[in-house]
Order: sequence, then C-alpha cells, then structure tokens
Amino acid sequence: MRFTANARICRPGRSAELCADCCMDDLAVVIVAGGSARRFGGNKLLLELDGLPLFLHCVRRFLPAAAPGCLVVVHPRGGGDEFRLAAERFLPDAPIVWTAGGAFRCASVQAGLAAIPLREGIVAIHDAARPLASVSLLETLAEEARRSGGAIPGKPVTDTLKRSDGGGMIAGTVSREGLWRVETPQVFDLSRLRAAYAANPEVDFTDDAGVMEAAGFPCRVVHNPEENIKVTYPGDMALLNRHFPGRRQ
Ligand SMILES: Nc1ccn([C@@H]2O[C@H](COP(=O)(O)OP(=O)(O)OP(=O)(O)O)[C@@H](O)[C@H]2O)c(=O)n1
Ligand SMILES: C[C@](O)(CO)[C@H](O)COP(=O)(O)O
Repeated sequence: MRFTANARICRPGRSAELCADCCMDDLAVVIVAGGSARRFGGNKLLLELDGLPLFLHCVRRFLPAAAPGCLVVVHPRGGGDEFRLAAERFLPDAPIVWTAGGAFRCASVQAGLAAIPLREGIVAIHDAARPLASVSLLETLAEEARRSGGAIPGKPVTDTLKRSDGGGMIAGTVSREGLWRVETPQVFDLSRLRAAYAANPEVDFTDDAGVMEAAGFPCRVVHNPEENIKVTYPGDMALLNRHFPGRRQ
C-alpha cells in the first residue's frame, strides 16, 4: 500500500476506491511503540505478523482515519532507525510523524502528545502491541469521546476473582461487580488529556484513562466484543498467529 499526501485509501470493506472522506479531521492518533518488551524478551514490535511488522498493523489501519499529518508513532529512544526503515519498506510514503519515547509508557504518551500538530480535537492513544484493534472500534470510541470527553474499550470481567496472601493461599474472594479489563485505543478530548498529563507529568499510570481520572475528567468504558490481544509474553504472539489468518481490517 502506498500513501500519498492528498489521496487517501479507504479501508477495505467500505470501498475499494481512493476516498477523501474517510478521515476524521479532528482526530489525532498516537501509537506508542517505545517500550522495551522486557517480558517478551526482545523487540516484539518489529516481528512480522502476517507479512507486516507488528507495529505497522495499527498504523496501516488507522492512518486513513486520522486527520492529515496527525498520526504519530512513538519509537523507543535510540531505536528510531529500525522503526523508520521498517515503515519505509512496508508502507512507503506513509505520512507518519515520528518521535522518541521515554522510560515509562506515560512518558512516551507525553512525547506523542507534544508531536501532534493540533491544538484541539480528539486523540486516540493506542498500544502498537495490540495489532487487532479495528477502525470501527476507533470510530465508536471517537464518537463517544466527542460526547463525553473520554472513551475506552474493554470487556467485563467474567472470571471469579481471588486475592492471594502472597504465598499462594487464598485470602478472599473479590467481587467482580462493575470490573472491566480495559484496552486501547483510548480516545479523549485532546486539550483535556494534555491538561491531565500536565497535572501529573511524572506519575507512571498503567493507562491514559487513569491520568484523566486522577485529573477529575470523566471517561466512559465501551464494551468491545472483538479480539484485541496485547502482545506481552511470547505466548501471546503464538495466540495472535492462530487468530490472524483470514482476518483483514
Ligand atoms: N516506555 C514505554 C513503555 C511502553 N510503551 C508502549 O506501550 C505499549 C504497551 O506496553 P507493553 O507492551 O506492555 O510494554 P513494554 O515496555 O514494551 O513491555 P515490558 O513492560 O514487558 O518491558 C507497547 O506498545 C509499548 O511499546 C512505550 O511506548 N513506551
Ligand atoms: C494501556 C493498557 O494496554 C491497557 O490495558 C495496559 O494497561 C498497558 O499495560 P502495560 O503495563 O504496559 O502492560
């Protein structure tokens, strides 16, 4: 797929033709790919999945949805060349804005926010390690974020939850009432997310909705029935490979 500055490619399923109407002009996308993949044991994001490096799956899918010049990829500090070369090889001329990440996920997100050439609108923060997230999920969340200021995808917890005493003995049962396992993309009002990070620039939250919560901004959780695996351990890659064949956009 070749990207050009003024011809945008519709995602398969909607239309096979070039289209200028698919992007959301108020939407910036930050793909965080700046991690060190310690639990995986090596840079998972450059591994090929279905013929494309892992981190480029969401880039390819989300580029046509973002406002022109508003898709940022945050690469690991010191690892930019490998990521740029991979993008140039697999998605020539894709209009990606590149920036270097930080030591923690939140630092990488802040670097991404600083690289967005918009003052207002909405922003989707997405883990490059989640290659299956769909454009329709992004659109649903974007719509909700415009209404309520923040929307994140997730799945209600269905297993019974136990707390252990640390030594393997059960210390109690935790109610799963109202509990969700949350994912990315997480979509927010851009000015609010910037303000939320400015209020807590050093704290390492595990997701961006946590930063919004700490700053007192409301967010909604939206049920995502689709598979949205995050590659964290090597076994996740094997799982993903099993799910991937046949899946397109
Ligand atoms: N300093 C960091 C840490 C994480 N991420 C990104 O955030 C997403 C989710 O993080 P995860 O994959 O769990 O983090 P890693 O740091 O890569 O893995 P680990 O914690 O095992 O080292 C990934 O796309 C990862 O590249 C990032 O951009 N910058
Ligand atoms: C943001 C996230 O993907 C939501 O599930 C997750 O919290 C990232 O966590 P990690 O600590 O980087 O694995």
